[in-house]
This record gives sequence, C-alpha cells and structure tokens, in this order.
Amino acid sequence: MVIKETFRLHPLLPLLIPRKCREETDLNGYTIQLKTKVIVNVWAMGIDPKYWDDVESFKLKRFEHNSMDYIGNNYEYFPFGSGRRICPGMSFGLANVYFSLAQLLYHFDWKLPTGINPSELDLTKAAGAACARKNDLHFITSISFNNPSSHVNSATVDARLMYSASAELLEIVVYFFNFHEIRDSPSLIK
Ligand code: HEM
Repeated sequence: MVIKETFRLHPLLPLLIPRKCREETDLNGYTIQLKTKVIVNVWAMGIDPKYWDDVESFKLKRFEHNSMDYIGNNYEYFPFGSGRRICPGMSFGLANVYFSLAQLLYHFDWKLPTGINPSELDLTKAAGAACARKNDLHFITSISFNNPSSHVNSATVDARLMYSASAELLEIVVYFFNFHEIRDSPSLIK
C-alpha cells in the first residue's frame, strides 16, 4: 500500500510515452484530429478529485480494500502505463522496489533529524521527464539487525550485508534516494 500510494502521488514517469490518435474524436468540445499526438498525464490522474478524495494526503487506506493493481486496467491509476506499450520491466522494477525497501527497513532503524516533523517534509519535485526530488531527503539511520539494542561493529555489518547480497543494491538505493546521511558517513556504513 505504501508503494502504491507513493506511485499515485509521485509516478516515476508523470507523462506516458506519446500516443497517436487512430481516429478523430470529440473531447470536451474540442476536435482531436486523426494522428494527433497525445500525452497521457498520469500524475494529474492520480490527483484528480473526481477519482480520489483528499488528493494531496498520503493515505494507505485507499488501497486497502480495492483490487487496484499495476496492470493498467484502472484508468484512474496506472503508474506503469497501459495497453500495448505498458512498461515491460514492471515485474523487475517492482521486485527492485519491494526488495530494496524491505532490506532498508529490515537492516536499519530510521528517524528524521531532530525537530523535523513528517508533515513538514519538502516534497517538491524537480522539473524533468522522470519524477525526482528537487531537494535532498535527509535521514538519521542506525543499524538494526533484529536486535535494535545491539551495537554491531562495521565488520559484522559488512559481512551481513554481503551475506544478504544487498550491499550493491543498498548503494544504488542510497544513490537514488539521496540518503546522504549514509552515503557521506563512512562511520555509519563501510
Ligand atoms: C518502478 C519501476 C518502473 C516504473 C514505475 C516504470 C514505468 C514505466 C512507464 C509509466 C512507462 C510508459 C508506459 C506507457 O506509455 O504506457 C514505461 C515504459 C517502459 N519501461 Fe518502465 N518502469 C519501471 C521500470 C522499468 C524497468 C526495470 C525496465 C527494464 C528493465 C523498464 C523498461 C521500460 C521500457 C523498455 C519501456 C518502453 C515500452 C514501450 O514503449 O513499448 N521499466 N515504464
């Protein structure tokens, strides 16, 4: 539900690959001519009050009791596109998101820097074809490893990360999500 809601508010590709109209259509009083190139705005659909309530809020319950998935059959929600040109890397992409998120949550404890309230996080998007943050996101993290009270040394951390084959993946995620607190602090992770 967290991932679904994240994709609703921040779809990776806010504008889908352009389509060409196969027939002339009338839409809201405008004639869209044959072969007109159209771009579907997935981001705008995800925050359309016609389909979603309280559109700007991050609410997991929206996805709790509905069958909405990623395969492009619900026209108010398709973060991987729809139809013949739907993302062919959907399963691979989703596995990467699930796996890296699960690894990050399992191995680390996360908190926001003191004095920052979750509701005050700056979620401004950068301009561009793909959805990215405008400003970096900063977290304070500590190693968890099932037992939050134990302080493992970095050698143990290394071994555990290698064992779970997640070291490289973690670095990729750290890069994409701009977790500077980890990346720039060799003392936190070696
Ligand atoms: C969470 C990860 C991903 C998201 C949210 C995503 C989203 C999308 C979206 C929205 C489109 C446009 C679909 C349309 O216009 O109907 C697309 C197209 C595409 N994606 Fe992804 N994608 C992801 C991961 C991947 C991965 C991992 C690969 C390859 C390994 C991939 C390969 C492609 C390709 C080749 C297209 C063009 C398909 C075509 O034009 O026929 N994507 N993706």
